[in-house]
Amino acid sequence: MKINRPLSPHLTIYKPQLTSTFSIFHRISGAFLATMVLFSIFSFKIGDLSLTFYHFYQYFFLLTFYLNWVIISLVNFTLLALCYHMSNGVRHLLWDSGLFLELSKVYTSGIIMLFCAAFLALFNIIRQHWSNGQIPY
Ligand code: HEM
Repeated sequence: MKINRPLSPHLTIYKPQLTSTFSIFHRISGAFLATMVLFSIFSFKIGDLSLTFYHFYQYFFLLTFYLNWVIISLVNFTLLALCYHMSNGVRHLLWDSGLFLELSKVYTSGIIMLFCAAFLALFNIIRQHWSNGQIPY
C-alpha cells in the first residue's frame, strides 16, 4: 500500500556528532569482541570434538599455513577493537563515577580517549613487528 505522506525524520537527518559516533562504535566494538571471544573458544575446543575427524585438522592446517595473513589480520583488527573499547570503556566508568560529565569535558575526554586507543594500537603493532613476524600473544 502506497501512502502519500511525509515520513518522520530519522537518524539520517542529523549531523553526526563525536559523542554519538563514539557511542555507536563502542557498541559495534563490544559486539565484535564478543563474537571473537566465542570464535576463539570454538577454535580451541574444536580439537576436542574432532579427535577422530582428520578433515578438521587438515582444514586448520591449511588455514594457518596458507592463510596466515587472514589470522594475523583478524588478530590485529580484534586488538584495534579492544584498544578502542577498553579506552572508551574507562571513559564510561569515569562517567559512572560522576566525573567529566560536562559537555566540554565529554568532548575533551573523547579526544584523549582516541589518542590512548591509537597509542595502544600502535604499541601492539610495533610489538608485533619486533617479534619477527610471529604473533607475540
Ligand atoms: C573481550 C572483551 C570485551 C567484550 C566482549 C565486551 C563487550 C561489551 C558489550 C557487548 C558491551 C555492550 C555495548 C552496548 O550495548 O552498547 C560492552 C559495554 C561496556 N564495556 Fe565492554 N567488552 C569487553 C571489554 C571491555 C573492557 C576491557 C572494558 C574496560 C574498561 C570494557 C568496558 C565496558 C563498559 C564500561 C561498557 C558499558 C558502556 C555503557 O555504559 O554503555 N569492556 N562491552
